[in-house]
Amino acid sequence: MLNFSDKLIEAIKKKNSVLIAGIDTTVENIPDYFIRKYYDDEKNEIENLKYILYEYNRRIIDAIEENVIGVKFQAAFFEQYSYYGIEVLHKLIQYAQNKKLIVIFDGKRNDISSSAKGYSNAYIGETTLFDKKIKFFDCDAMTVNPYLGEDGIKPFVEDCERFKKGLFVLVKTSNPSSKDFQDLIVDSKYLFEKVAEKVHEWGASCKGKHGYSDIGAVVGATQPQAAKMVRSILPDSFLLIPGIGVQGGKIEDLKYFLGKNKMGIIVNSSRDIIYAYKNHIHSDFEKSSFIASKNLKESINSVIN
Ligand SMILES: O=c1ccn([C@@H]2O[C@H](COP(=O)(O)O)[C@@H](O)[C@H]2O)c(=O)[nH]1
Repeated sequence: MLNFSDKLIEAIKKKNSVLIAGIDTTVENIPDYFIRKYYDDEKNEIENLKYILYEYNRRIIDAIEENVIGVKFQAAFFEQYSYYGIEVLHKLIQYAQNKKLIVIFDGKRNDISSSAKGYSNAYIGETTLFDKKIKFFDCDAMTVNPYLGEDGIKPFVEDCERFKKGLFVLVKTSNPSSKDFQDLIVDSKYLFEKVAEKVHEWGASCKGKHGYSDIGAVVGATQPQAAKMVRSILPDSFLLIPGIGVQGGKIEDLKYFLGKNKMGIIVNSSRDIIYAYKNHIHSDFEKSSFIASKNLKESINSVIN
């Protein structure tokens, strides 16, 4: 079985893309014509939610699959619909896996080690159920929050080693308030640099054949200066980069995020892809998302290749 970092590198080479589509759909942003077509008055709201949320995202995945290496599912957008949303998430994860797309669960999880282990079991590891071990979500990678420190991260790292999975630790996030804590000075360094140093340490034991670690970092596209600093600490970790487009991150700045051999980045775009129809690219939402993802892939490639 391939390490996560090798799986990423092979997918990037095969598709000539570093693009990840963020599946962050809310029902109120699904085009009216789609809702009108599929809303069934004979069924209740929950049944309609489950069908429409699944079907819209499934079609987006079909439309964009040739332009992206994977999909990132943001937990919040499914959890807001309670367990009905989680059921849709589970089905969509399986759908993306069947298409051989890389699946990232973006839940930014963490807790004390016993609870962190539960999260890890669910999304990248396995859960013991009576005399069986079950891989419930079996994603390729997940995002974690480092705030609880090393013992809260270790259960995830151990599962990455055991199951060849990947982790993206929040290092410097894309939002304006990321400076509130991440830019605090600790021992003459930014706190985010200290976190990056830890990511380097945690990732040393899980490297793939290309020399990249399976333990990566989230660095927002809005943070090119921080990216340069993170890169000097983490030359051979993958960076998951959200924040291009709507949040103001610039594609031209992605060159500052590149690692060894001009590799080591994956770039997420959510709203610009899933709601591309709003930009009137095409009257059909699937074609709009296809065109938006193709354009994004090509613009990113023109900067990083
Ligand atoms: O620093 C971070 C970490 C995670 N995110 C997530 O990425 C997407 C971005 O969505 P866009 O619509 O492309 O802005 C979203 O799921 C965030 O929760 C982030 O933006 N920044």
